[in-house]
Amino acid sequence: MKWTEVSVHTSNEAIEAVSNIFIEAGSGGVAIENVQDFLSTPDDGFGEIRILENQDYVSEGSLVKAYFPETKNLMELIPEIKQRILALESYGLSIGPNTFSIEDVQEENWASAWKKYYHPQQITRYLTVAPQWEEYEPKLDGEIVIRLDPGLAFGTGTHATTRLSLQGLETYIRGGETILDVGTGSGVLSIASSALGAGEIHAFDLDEVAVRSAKENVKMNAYAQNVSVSANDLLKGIEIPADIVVANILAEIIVPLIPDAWRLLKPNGIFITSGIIEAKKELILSELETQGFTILQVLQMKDWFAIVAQKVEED
Ligand SMILES: C[S@@+](CC[C@H](N)C(=O)[O-])C[C@H]1O[C@@H](n2cnc3c(N)ncnc32)[C@H](O)[C@@H]1O
Repeated sequence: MKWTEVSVHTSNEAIEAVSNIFIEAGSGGVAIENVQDFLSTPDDGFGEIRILENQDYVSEGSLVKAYFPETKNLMELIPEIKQRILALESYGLSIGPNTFSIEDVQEENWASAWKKYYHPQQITRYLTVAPQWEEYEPKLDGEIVIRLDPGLAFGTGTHATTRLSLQGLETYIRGGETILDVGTGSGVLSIASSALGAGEIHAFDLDEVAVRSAKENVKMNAYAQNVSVSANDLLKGIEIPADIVVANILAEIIVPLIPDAWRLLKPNGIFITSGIIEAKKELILSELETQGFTILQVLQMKDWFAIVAQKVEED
């Protein structure tokens, strides 16, 4: 099948927002080339942030490459996409050079090129992620292996924002909890929650590609059959009281999620949010506190932050 690749040179802070715009416009998949990540930590930039061939040199920022089936009428979509990217500046995001290029590609060139950089990795003390297609035996006492084939969904487990979420889950899961995973992507956080002993896990994503990927990945991990996956916009309309809500999503999306997380968390429940850049950290902290949350921890990895907050029970 023929696809059209639309590539935009953007700033690193706008990667996720630009990717979301492409996905909402009907892109079948998004890949990111970030030369800085490639040079410093070749194993660390996957998920939506996938490093492909290092052909196009980008001295600053990243190339976000979106793939559209030839059936899409791109000439109508492009002006709208450009307008939405320009509008990101009004949210305080820099959009870098914002230059576009468009070319035709064959599917096999992009859908699997990233796989050669994805190998088993120990992510936390107990959790290791391993691609479904590679043999791997646990090496440490208590090591749990999460088998994944993210396909076109975000979530190989290796991205800093996912690692921070996994650290949070490993710290707060004691066993038997009900967990809501908002923006599940490949399902990695839900599968990890199951592996760590949670009682029941409900995973949600707005994107049908992610819902399908998460369901496949849950099936692939025999211990994770207490994970249910469904399409949903954040926690709208959900009525499941939870011990932990975890969400690794862009800060702009975390803000409207906060009241629903508060509504659904049981007394003393824990809210783990990740995907936060430094410029948005204070905003999220203040929105959480205004809602009534007590901040327990602020975790950092590279340029990313995660916040752990608690719905402390009043005496
Ligand atoms: C950064 S990925 C995180 C994936 C995975 N949880 C991880 O930690 O690696 C964010 C996910 O949130 C989903 N998402 C974005 N907006 C959403 C919304 N309003 N409701 C539900 N999911 C959403 C995206 O489709 C994407 O799969």
